[in-house]
Amino acid sequence: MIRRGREEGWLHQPIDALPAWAEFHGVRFNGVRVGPIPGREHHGSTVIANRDLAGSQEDPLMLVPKELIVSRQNVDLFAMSDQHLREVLQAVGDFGWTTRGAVLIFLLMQATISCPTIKDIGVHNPLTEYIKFLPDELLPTFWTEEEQELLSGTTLRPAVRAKLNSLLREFELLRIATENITWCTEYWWDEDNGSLSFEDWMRVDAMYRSRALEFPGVGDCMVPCVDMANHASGEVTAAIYETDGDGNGLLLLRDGKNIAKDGEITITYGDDKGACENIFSYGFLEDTVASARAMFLGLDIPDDDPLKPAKVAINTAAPGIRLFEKEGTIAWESEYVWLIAVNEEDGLDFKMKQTIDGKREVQAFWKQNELNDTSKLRSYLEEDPLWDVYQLRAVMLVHNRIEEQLHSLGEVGDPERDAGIREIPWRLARRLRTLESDMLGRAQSALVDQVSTGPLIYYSIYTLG
Ligand SMILES: C[S@@+](CC[C@H](N)C(=O)[O-])C[C@H]1O[C@@H](n2cnc3c(N)ncnc32)[C@H](O)[C@@H]1O
Repeated sequence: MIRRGREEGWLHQPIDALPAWAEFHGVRFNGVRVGPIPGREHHGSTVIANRDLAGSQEDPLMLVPKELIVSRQNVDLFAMSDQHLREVLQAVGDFGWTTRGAVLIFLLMQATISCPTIKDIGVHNPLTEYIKFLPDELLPTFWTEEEQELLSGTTLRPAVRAKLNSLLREFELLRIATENITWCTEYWWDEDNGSLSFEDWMRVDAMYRSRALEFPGVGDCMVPCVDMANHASGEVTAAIYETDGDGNGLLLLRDGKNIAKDGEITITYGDDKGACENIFSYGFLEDTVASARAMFLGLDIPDDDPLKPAKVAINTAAPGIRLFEKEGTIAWESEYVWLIAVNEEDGLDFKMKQTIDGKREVQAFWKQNELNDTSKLRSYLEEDPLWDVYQLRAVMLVHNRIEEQLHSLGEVGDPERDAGIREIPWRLARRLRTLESDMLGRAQSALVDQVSTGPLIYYSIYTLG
């Protein structure tokens, strides 16, 4: 439906029409406009200074009335006067109470309202027009199978797979929950004339993922016009966003920042985000990025671990290791690795507990201390006389996992570019491969230093041989 709407024009508005939309709906611009920067059209539209702007003297560059913010609360408000939106939100149950569920369904409803073959469904509102200004982002979920292959060995490959699987699950949930609502049966799911496909769900996900910002007091949301600001990290970031006392969205020039006429007003989408996350959520990498910055390596409990099922049952941690830049070197963190590093003979124990409603539940213990949260395990181990041994085991697990990742990256090497591969996926995949190999190599050296210079050396002689 959405692709058709873009092609046929009923779901597309040129960005030149934005000022009229903004004025009509009470958005105030102060010394800025929205559009592409000549020579940088591939960055899409952005916020541009209409005159010289001086950081400490400017009023807000944009003020967006709170009613226009696409947040969970506002979707609930829209649903009060839109019976069709309400029906879908109620049908999907808990998912409709999450910000993501509510916003994605709201976006889908706006496309449905605009579709000329769908009659008398939903209530037209200012945002029905706004989504027509949003471009299609080439996020990796839209890369072809061949393009995704270029990511083999990078942390983005499993992330894209997992995302596509979770999008499929969500779409299936939406279908099952709404297929018996009369208008949904007819307009969305009918085998011959139904308009909705999985691609629509992918598209509303991409809209939200690439434009959501966390606003103080509102949470994750899309703020029209502010979401036209492109990203720049570090000192280059020109503006910040926040809400005023009434909950309206504001774009403010940073203190002391001067932007010359026709200069770009950027915000940051998060300076700490790694290269993988940037490509995943926004489909680009800043030219200045020189490090993968943060990586998440998934970790499995070995199949020969007799406690594997119990460990899986009680785990509350992210199942992997996070590598990140810290003071010029690479550090790692993982709550999960400690669960793999210890076993029954060390003091890890599991018991079955009967709950009041008659169900059976696994309970974990570390030497008599109940482990109801995996994150506590590390602090128990730190107090243990064998802490250095556990630490060494954990470091070895991390080391081996990094080696495995480097091996998979190396196996693919520098792939050939086939004719069907588009320029953007090709460039991004190559950069990511280089950035992640560099970071893994540096992490490996940091770990070797840790083992060979720290107190771990004594134990390493025994454990590693
Ligand atoms: C929140 S939107 C910003 C507005 C967007 N450019 C538009 O035309 O609507 C985020 C998207 O803008 C683009 N973008 C933002 N910052 C960029 C940058 N520094 N370089 C290239 N593209 C950028 C990416 O496509 C990203 O997914």
